Amino acid sequence: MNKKKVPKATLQRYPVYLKALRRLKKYGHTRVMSKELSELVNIESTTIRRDFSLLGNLGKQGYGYDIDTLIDIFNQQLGVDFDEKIILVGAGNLGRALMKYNKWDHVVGEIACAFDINPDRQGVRFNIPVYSMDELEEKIPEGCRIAILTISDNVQGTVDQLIACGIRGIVDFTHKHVQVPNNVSLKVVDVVSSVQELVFETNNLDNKGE
Ligand SMILES: NC(=O)c1ccc[n+]([C@@H]2O[C@H](COP(=O)([O-])OP(=O)(O)OC[C@H]3O[C@@H](n4cnc5c(N)ncnc54)[C@H](O)[C@@H]3O)[C@@H](O)[C@H]2O)c1
Repeated sequence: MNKKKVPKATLQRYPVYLKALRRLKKYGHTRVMSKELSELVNIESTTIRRDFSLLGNLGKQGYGYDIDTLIDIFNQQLGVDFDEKIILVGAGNLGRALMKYNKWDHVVGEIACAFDINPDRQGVRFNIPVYSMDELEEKIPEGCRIAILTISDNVQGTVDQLIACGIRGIVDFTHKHVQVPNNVSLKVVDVVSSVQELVFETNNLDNKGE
């Protein structure tokens, strides 16, 4: 299906619909009425029906909407792949907190498996298999592009290893400076710098109030 021209306000509701639909699918639902969806997303059912009617004749009286069909359409409309198979490297304190959270499946994908050098950290944690780093090449999911890095040692060596296994995007929590080639993206997440920035910003706000 081609992308349709839809109003901006409608477009902004698509991710909200998609998230709810994916959740419904996950819990075994195959169809949904606009009224049920309305309760889930807190949007009027008349608005939902109008939004959906822009995408074609999708609903059936008394049956509602087919969830798989809607998910396909919204995925196409948004042009995003919500099924990323993400890997996590370093199943320590931070890594395990992220594995426990793992709610990305309604939005971008999910942590499919993790890796750690420490045998004590391997096994299944929060329903996610944690493998040894020696198994990286063998266990990395097919087509996996994104890795979350929560390790404490040999960061550059591990990044190089991940890239050699096809990783193209890294969310880096380690506080180390690492080099990546041009065809790999690195997003650094650093709570400490964020706090520092906030301290600076709040100081400025305080000064403005004087
Ligand atoms: N970005 C932030 O805001 C932020 C906040 C806290 C911690 N950190 C950083 O996150 C990292 C993890 O912190 P933590 O508290 O979870 O540490 P942790 O020691 O609890 O966990 C690190 C885990 O990584 C494993 N590991 C170490 N080197 C590895 C490698 N080369 N390959 C595979 N596994 C490896 C260890 O066995 C361990 O299980 C550290 O680098 C820490 O400095 C960042």
